[in-house]
Amino acid sequence: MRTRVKICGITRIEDALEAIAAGADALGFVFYKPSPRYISPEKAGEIISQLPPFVTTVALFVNEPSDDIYRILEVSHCDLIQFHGDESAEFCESFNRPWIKALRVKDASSLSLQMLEFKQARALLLDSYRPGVPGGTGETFNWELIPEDPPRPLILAGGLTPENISSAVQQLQPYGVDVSGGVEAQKGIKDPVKIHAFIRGANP
Ligand SMILES: O=C(O)c1ccccc1N[C@@H]1O[C@H](COP(=O)(O)O)[C@@H](O)[C@H]1O
Repeated sequence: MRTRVKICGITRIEDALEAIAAGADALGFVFYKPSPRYISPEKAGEIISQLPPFVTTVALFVNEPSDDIYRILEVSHCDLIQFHGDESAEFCESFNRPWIKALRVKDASSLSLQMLEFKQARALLLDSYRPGVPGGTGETFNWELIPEDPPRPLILAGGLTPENISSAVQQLQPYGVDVSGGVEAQKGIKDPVKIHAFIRGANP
């Protein structure tokens, strides 16, 4: 099966259109103000209104209050939610929208427990753990900690680049992959050459 690709941290229409032209399945918008890739819901909505159909748009939140999540979804019109903080399964399920949950991988036993907690997620996104940083670290984690039989489809993230993506998908065969820093020219600005190389590498 083809590996689905999400390009995260979109802040400009030209980057969104380049990712789609290269074959991206999903685009991520970071609604977490401390991130250098933060985008306002209004600007995300403006970008999303110009996109062709059949591309999934993903709203990324980190411990955002529910009232703000409702408002941001209404303004931006994102299709799917990515919870990237310490949200509970009950909280994630309460928005009546499809959602994925990011799990930051520390060790095998805590990962297995977390996986069982989020059974209603459409997919589980595995990211690197760095204390005090919720995501977008640009660091890989120990892929040997990933269990062979996960309860939900897996999206691999954390430090993926055009250089390591082929070996990652060949080794792990995830449902999907997610990248932010690995396809940037600078924080929040994507590099078209890296985007194309990454997407080619995801389905060698
Ligand atoms: O991109 C960010 O700035 C970000 C901030 C807070 C939480 C998550 C964030 N990004 C997500 O982190 C992973 C890995 O990113 P990278 O490829 O290592 O840069 C990915 O899922 C991003 O969507």
